[in-house]
Amino acid sequence: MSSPPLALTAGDPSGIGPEIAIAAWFRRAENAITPFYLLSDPASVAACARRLGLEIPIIETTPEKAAARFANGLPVVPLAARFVDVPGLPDKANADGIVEAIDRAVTDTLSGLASAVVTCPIAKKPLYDAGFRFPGHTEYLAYLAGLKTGAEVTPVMMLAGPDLRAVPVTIHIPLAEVPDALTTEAILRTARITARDLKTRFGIANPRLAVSGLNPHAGESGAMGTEDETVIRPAIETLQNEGIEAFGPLPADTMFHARARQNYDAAICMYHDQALIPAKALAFDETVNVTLGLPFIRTSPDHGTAFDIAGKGIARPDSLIAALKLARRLADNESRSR
Ligand SMILES: NC(=O)C1=CN([C@@H]2O[C@H](COP(=O)(O)OP(=O)(O)OC[C@H]3O[C@@H](n4cnc5c(N)ncnc54)[C@H](O)[C@@H]3O)[C@@H](O)[C@H]2O)C=CC1
Ligand SMILES: NCC(=O)COP(=O)(O)O
Repeated sequence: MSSPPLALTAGDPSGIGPEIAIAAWFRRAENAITPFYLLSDPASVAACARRLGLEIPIIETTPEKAAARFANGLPVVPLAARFVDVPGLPDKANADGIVEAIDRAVTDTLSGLASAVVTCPIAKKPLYDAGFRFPGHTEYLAYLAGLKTGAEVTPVMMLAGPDLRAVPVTIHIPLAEVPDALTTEAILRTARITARDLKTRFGIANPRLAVSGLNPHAGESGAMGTEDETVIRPAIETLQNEGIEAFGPLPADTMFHARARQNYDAAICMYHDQALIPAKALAFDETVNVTLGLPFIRTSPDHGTAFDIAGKGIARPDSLIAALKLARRLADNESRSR
């Protein structure tokens, strides 16, 4: 029996989400993309295609029927909300629909109607203006997972590219708050979830984790900061005692070059930009944002809403295509490992 389709959320309709979703559908055969359906306002998807001069059949459907219709058109599962979509101009009036798409993708995936959640990018600020109280998808998906399963869920962000997997321990917080938020326990939680999901979802039997320092030169033996020795090293020792192949703390400036990357399967980094800068610098078009630690698979392109180019027909769908393909692979691996 074939697997259920992937549930793709609308993201911010004023960004490049709709056009990269359409482009991914057009390139489905050459990229061996398995069926997905877009949770959106069908009129807004059709308007996006018209603006770009693209002839695409938009098929309003249900998650149950989406896979069978995928060959003939882009399956769109309609939201209750309607979008106001002016390319490049985010509108907080769209917040309800943006969030509804995420909620429904999670519900569909947890109930088995979809294999995984793939999200198009959201801009955080218009959602905050509308009252959304989560820093981003990552934290909101963990909240939804907790609500729906009753379990405590710690989400872990991983940027997974062809040559680097990078995981920030602290995620969407101001840089000034990083040292206080960085605890031995937080590093342990993140590294344990990463090691587990690398095994069960990525199929890596003995994952090797390179752990970065926080300070220049990993603190230079305490002369340039103490967290590397007092917070990070104890976490690495505990991980090693648990049988996890972790090493560090490594100076962050020398752990991402090509030879260094041969030594590990994932880099555990201390803050958002320490992880995301090397990931996006190495492979902006192919890297995928994956949320580990959830009771379902979630992937996303590594980029944002790109309001500066929305509606111009120049947005590259590569990262979304990589996200759709990785979601399929991770979902298949996970069902095999059960
Ligand atoms: N997964 C998500 O929902 C993410 C959302 N964001 C949000 O996106 C908004 C904009 O963030 P920015 O920092 O400007 O990052 P961005 O990734 O949207 O754009 C950065 C630059 O890359 C270009 N770019 C991005 N994606 C592209 C693509 N597919 N093809 C061609 N060029 C592309 C843009 O035109 C822009 O010049 C923010 O509100 C941020 O919160 C950012 C990252 C991920
Ligand atoms: N910089 C990554 C990003 O903002 C994506 O976050 P999320 O919305 O996937 O949590």
